[in-house]
Amino acid sequence: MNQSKEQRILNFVLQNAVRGDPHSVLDTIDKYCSQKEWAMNVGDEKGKILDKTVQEANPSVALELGTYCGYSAVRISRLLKAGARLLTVEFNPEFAAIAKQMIEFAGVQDKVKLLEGPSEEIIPQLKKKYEVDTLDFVFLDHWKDRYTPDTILLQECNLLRKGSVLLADNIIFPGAPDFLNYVRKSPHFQCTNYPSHLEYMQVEDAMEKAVFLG
Ligand SMILES: CNc1ncnc2c1ncn2[C@@H]1O[C@H](/C=C/CNC(=O)c2cc(-c3ccc(F)cc3)cc(O)c2O)[C@@H](O)[C@H]1O
Ligand SMILES: [Mg+2]
Repeated sequence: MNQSKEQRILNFVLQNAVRGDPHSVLDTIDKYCSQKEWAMNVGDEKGKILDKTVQEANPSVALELGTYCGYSAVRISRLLKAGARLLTVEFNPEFAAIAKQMIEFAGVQDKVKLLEGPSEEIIPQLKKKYEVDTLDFVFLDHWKDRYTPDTILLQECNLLRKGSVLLADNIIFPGAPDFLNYVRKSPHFQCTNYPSHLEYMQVEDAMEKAVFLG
């Protein structure tokens, strides 16, 4: 049975990156995906916007929807202060297994908890099962048509507090038009757009930050 692209990305990291060095893991994934096989990691250009937003928010508890290979889980968790944690949600078992190995190789496993399952099932469990009070930061990078329902679900589950920061990938490409509409029209969010480019391509893309106003 031949390997998946995601397995090839992980193998390239295991063979070429420095164990315990998150930066080298990110660089190695970016090198592979820009030179060998494109993959839907947030990438370095949008990754720098993610970095700044995380540093500004300085979250104690962060949530990521759509782990995929773990690139942004490594990217986010490398910036977290001592004692802070990232919960990352992934429902594809093959991707979850790849991401788990990627996170461990990068040495950030103590800061990251990978929750395997669909976001719509996991979000309602965050308070009781995962001892979350409220979320300081949420990175949305899963199916684009799920950004809005999951944002509504986060509010319904009382997981957002005044100042909680949502950051959404792919606002232009593939696009998340209903999410953009929803947060920009809502009186409960203060929105900021960050123009950028699609990972590893010269195609326009953007990220949207939506700060919950309570
Ligand atoms: C719905 N609830 C869910 N709960 C848990 N995990 C979920 C999930 N939905 C999706 N996932 C997982 O998130 C990941 C999905 C991400 C979807 N992302 C995209 O489609 C995407 C797609 C592109 C893209 C861009 C250009 C192009 F030509 C083709 C694709 C670029 C991106 O940056 C993207 O993020 C997978 O690992 C999937 O298994
Ligand atoms: Mg994306």
